[in-house]
Amino acid sequence: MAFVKLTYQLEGANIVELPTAFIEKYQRLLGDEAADFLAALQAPSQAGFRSNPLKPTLPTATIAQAKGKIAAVPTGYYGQVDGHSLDHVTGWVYSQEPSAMLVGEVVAPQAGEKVLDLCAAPGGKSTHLIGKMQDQGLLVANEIFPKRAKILAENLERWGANQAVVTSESPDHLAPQFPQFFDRILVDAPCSGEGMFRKEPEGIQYWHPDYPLECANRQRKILKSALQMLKPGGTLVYSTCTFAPEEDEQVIAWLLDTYPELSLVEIPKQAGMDAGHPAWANGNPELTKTLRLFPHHYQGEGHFIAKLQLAGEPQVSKRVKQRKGQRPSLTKEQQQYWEEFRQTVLPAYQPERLVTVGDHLIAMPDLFPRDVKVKIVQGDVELGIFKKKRFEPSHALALACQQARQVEISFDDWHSYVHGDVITLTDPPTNGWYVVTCQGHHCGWGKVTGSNLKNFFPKGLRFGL
Ligand SMILES: C[S@@+](CC[C@H](N)C(=O)[O-])C[C@H]1O[C@@H](n2cnc3c(N)ncnc32)[C@H](O)[C@@H]1O
Repeated sequence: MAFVKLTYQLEGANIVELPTAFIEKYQRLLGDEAADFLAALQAPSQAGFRSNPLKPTLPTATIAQAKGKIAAVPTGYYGQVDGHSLDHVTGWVYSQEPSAMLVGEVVAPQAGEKVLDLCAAPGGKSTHLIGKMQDQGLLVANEIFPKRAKILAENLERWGANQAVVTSESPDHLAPQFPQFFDRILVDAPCSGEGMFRKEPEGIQYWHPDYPLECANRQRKILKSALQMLKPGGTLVYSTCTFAPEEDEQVIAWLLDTYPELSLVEIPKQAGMDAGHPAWANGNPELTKTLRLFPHHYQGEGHFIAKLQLAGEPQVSKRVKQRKGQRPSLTKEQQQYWEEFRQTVLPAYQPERLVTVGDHLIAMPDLFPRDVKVKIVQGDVELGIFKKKRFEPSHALALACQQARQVEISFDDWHSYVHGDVITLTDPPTNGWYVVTCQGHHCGWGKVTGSNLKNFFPKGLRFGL
């Protein structure tokens, strides 16, 4: 089968070619289907977004622009998100390519469980998981690289998650801290990213015939660590955004051979979804329980997903109650400033556990163990900072609280608000802190002084339209 060169234009007008070895490999693996597969890799990429079930209603403005509903994902839509829209800036939507959304559906976490997203940045799957958990229980979202962990924390902050803790550790450092701890673990592994070629053609430049095997070695190491943290009876979901069998079926075949206590759970297939190919690994027929998404069959970029269960009785997560008489680690003064603020501005808000890191007040989910030594990335769990004789709330708190004292501004005033301007109120309430809302979206904090609404939208997030 002969092909004309498959080329992609990079930013700056550079052209990159799909390597001949890549084309020949998939001609060999896919036979007659290869032409359709390679043609799909030349078609435009598929954009999608998910709505945030933690918000009070649907993001109707973004949904109005959608190109359709994604059948297998209750919160999923085809279409682009405007990064400067009210829905996006306030965390009512998350932009995610459609096949990546299947991963959260396969993990299927339940409210109250302990869940680990081990390779979590920038947070597409983490935001999906905490939404499915209805923000109850514990999600540990871990990312090895600190800079990417910060982006992950910002995305979970925008999502309004209360029960997610962002950590930045390598899997082998994390493992001894959480022995047999989690009900569910997701390993959305770093991979050769062949499924991202048409969306991000820059990745093509890193591909060489041995690259998938190099990635597979790293994936096996990560999985070994992940398994140390899984409870008996717990489930592990492994996913990649690559088509390479070395990183997909072959990694799962290795897992099943190495850990006889693991078994595959069938992933139901809907129209356009393929089963994994046993012949691309060791012939184990169980591999058909895994899921493959190819861009010539399913409207998305491509993914591989496997779900495994560890033998043993499933254990119910225990809620760790604060011991009687145990005090949160706040000084009497800090406790007073926080309580004054909470009772005046958001009396319905009751975080599970309060701790301080320096002057910062952090809300910790009860289920997060007290004695672990891991790097926690502030963001989604930060309530605010103690300043001289007062408490100043964080942006994360405005997005995470459901009910608060609020001041509603117009859409035009929202444009001024995200620009950092002081807003003049025509009918100002009494002086003090308010969550600024626009069309019911929590946008951030404002402090009313007379008829002025002082702007506390974070400087780093400000933009002009
Ligand atoms: C496929 S991406 C994760 C995407 C993310 N789950 C999402 O949905 O937004 C894989 C992540 O693994 C991280 N990573 C790279 N090397 C790693 C390693 N050795 N151990 C753990 N994670 C690693 C990368 O930085 C990257 O953020």
